Amino acid sequence: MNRGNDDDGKRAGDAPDDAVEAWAAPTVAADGEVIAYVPLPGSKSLTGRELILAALADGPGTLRVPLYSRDTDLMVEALKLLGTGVEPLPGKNPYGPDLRVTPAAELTGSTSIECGLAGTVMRFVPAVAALALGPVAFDGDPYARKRPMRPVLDALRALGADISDDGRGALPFTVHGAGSLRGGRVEIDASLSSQFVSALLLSGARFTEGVHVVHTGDRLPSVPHIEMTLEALRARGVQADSPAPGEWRVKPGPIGAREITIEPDLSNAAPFLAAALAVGGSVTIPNWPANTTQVGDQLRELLPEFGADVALDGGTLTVTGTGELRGVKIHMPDAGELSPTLVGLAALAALPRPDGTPGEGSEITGIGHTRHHETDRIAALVAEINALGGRAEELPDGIAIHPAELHGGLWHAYADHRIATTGALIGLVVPGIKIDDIASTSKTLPEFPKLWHDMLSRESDFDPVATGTDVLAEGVAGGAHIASGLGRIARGFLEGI
Ligand SMILES: O=C(O)C1=C[C@@H](OP(=O)(O)O)[C@@H](O)[C@H](O)C1
Ligand SMILES: C=C(OP(=O)(O)O)C(=O)O
Repeated sequence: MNRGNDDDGKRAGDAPDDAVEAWAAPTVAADGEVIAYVPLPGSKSLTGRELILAALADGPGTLRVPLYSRDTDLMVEALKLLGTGVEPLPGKNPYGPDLRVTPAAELTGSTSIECGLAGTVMRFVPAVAALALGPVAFDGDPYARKRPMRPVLDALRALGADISDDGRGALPFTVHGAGSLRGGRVEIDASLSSQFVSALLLSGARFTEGVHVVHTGDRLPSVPHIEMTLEALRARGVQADSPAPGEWRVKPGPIGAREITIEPDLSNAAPFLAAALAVGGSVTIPNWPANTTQVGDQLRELLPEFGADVALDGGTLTVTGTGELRGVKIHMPDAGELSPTLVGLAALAALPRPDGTPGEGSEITGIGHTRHHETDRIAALVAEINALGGRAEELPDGIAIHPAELHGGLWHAYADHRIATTGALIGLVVPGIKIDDIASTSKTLPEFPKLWHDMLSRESDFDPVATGTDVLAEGVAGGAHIASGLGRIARGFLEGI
């Protein structure tokens, strides 16, 4: 099996295992628990969309509490290279400044865009480049060249774009922007990624005829992310709808300039909330939106399957667990992004109980498309769990986990932030796990190692009253502002820090 990210089967950027400076995952002792308050930075998916819409808008706009991460930095850089102004605003956000985005009078090409490993950059920006004048070359990390692009490139061609590539239907390619794009009706097979559809919709209002996208495949993953795209467009006054399942329309017209506050990243909440289940105790996340299109909101239904108690009270989400996990049978095509964390919980549910009785098996299915994420997530998770002594099995569209004991060892991240955080989650319970590339979490949450340690730290410097007052004084509703007081109330006996 190919467990790596490079052509030769080695992991991207990998060195021999013994030469890697690995991150020792902290472990909580069997009689310990976690009690923590974890304010999280903004959503990757919302920040990426709002940057694009702000760049295509009819005037300057503002993004409050945007995410700062590798993916969103690459998005900012891409849009700047096309002529967009993106400037930091003064303020006191803990994770980085608000942004003022000034659309280009005319988008300009004759540039090269670096996509890293970001699906949102490689799928969403080519349509923007088609509206620019001049060639725009796209490339990315070695593994990014394996992520599917053909459906979106062919759809853009059908809508009038001139795109040259080497015939593989992947990075690298060049969009020869003509300053405008005809648009109209287009058929696309988006069974490998919802991002193909979002890519066409996000820029669609700026196509001369708008866009009418018809999905032709037999399945469609990550549907809530398409709903997020439609909502973001409608919030800017664009007429965007879904006239039938698998069909979406965006009318041509102006994209309104707005001041948008980015919600915290609810998918990045997953490993933190899961920690309460893994070791017992409770984890609280502030600024949980009452209404959201983020798929991470499904954690409120998914975590109770493993035995969690979940309470959403006045915008604060608390997950409480006992440390004893149930096995699950979950089919989750909408929320593949959450599946690595849930597979990690399933591996913990499969551990023998303290009284020596076997743990419970699990099946997580509907996630075949995650083979096309930052790595083949099904292959990677199965390989890493089995390397620790587990009994995980690849299914055509998911993973089965059978009862087994786990031992410590080196956990490979495959340059995938969510595989890295899954290793950290398992490491809370299984001593001696090291993650080879914890820096891969910078893709969407550069603060992960610090927030993880803070979650487990004994002291508390969180003063909710003072922090809340700061937020109100700044007049900011929601977002990660409240993170100025990192809550760290942990009981129990921490090992490995
Ligand atoms: O549009 C987006 O922001 C995303 C869509 C989903 O992609 P897929 O449809 O490829 O799963 C999701 O998994 C990814 O993390 C972000
Ligand atoms: C699939 C993911 O990322 P991308 O946007 O690169 O597809 C993810 O963050 O889980």
